[in-house]
Amino acid sequence: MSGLTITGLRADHGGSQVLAGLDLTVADGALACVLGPSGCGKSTLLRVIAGFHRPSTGRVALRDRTLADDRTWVPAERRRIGYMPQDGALFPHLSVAGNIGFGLPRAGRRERVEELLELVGLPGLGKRHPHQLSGGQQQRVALARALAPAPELLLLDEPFAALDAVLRADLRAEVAATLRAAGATAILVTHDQDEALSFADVIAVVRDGRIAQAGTPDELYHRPADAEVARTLGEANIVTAELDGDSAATALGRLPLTAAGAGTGQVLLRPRQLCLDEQGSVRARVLRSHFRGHDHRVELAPDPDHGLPERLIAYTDTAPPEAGSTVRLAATGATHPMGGVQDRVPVG
Ligand SMILES: Nc1ncnc2c1ncn2[C@@H]1O[C@H](COP(=O)(O)OP(=O)(O)OP(=O)(O)O)[C@@H](O)[C@H]1O
Repeated sequence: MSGLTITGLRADHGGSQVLAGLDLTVADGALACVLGPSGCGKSTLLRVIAGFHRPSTGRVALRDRTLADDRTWVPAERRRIGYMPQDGALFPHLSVAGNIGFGLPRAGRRERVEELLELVGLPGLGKRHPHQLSGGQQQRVALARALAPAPELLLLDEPFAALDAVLRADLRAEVAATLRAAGATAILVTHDQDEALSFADVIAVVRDGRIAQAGTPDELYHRPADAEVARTLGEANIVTAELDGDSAATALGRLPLTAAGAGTGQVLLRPRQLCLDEQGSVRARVLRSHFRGHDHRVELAPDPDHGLPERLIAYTDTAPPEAGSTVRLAATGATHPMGGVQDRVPVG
């Protein structure tokens, strides 16, 4: 069943168009991530869904209810949509329980608050005030408050942006588990690709006010529609290849294709697919590398006669030779043909 359906959505701010005919479907119970560069319209999209910003045209429907179209505008408070802003925005003068129970009917309120404190992993902290909690705990209270009225859809606008990397990863995993336990449909806005890849059932990449591609994290990472989507999800080497049905001949070797292709085209090689190999067909100079704990990120300049990009990125398990050394490179795994290539370097 379709939880949220958006069709032909256009929205503007002060006369300039931000959303330009956007279509998006999020299945009931799914966790979706909206990903895109700063200013592409992610928050505007959430605000339209929440009912805080009126679109110029298009339709927004939640299950079988139309929330907005040319004739309909359901006000925010009647949408049954929860909204969790970046900073959590807790009421400082209310206790944790007061924050979570705010606006709930008196009957059953205390039980519901207890249930939510349990769900977000803060049992027994109902009497504290927000200033007596850590940043991560405050975000969990904000999540409990957003879930309290059992919304049909929960919108999270960069809810982890203010937290440090470790806390962020932990809380992201907890929130995903909490949302699944609550059976909630949720949309998370982020410009953090790791967040999108680890959190989402479905990722929608926004570009020029529309969805450039939507799909599972695996689809978008390994089978992006074009070079720009590929780069939105992580570092990418885009190389020229001769496509021959189910395989591609590249300067780095012949590789199986994830989708059939023919003629001269461009294919995707993620940095983990490049390896330093004495038998490799490409000579390259190490430009620089750095150790990242789990691997080394290596920038390489291949010999110009291979027709490869000026710079390739490889992630290797073993340390590469020092900058300036010459190595040989090979590629492994399957490669994906890039359709309708518009190889723009992402902004921001
Ligand atoms: N209230 C407003 N008035 C005028 N212009 C606005 C307003 N809010 C947003 N904009 C503009 O609309 C565009 C989209 O903004 P939006 O906040 O939706 O982008 P975003 O993708 O969420 O960005 P970020 O990742 O930086 O939060 C931007 O160009 C922004 O300057």
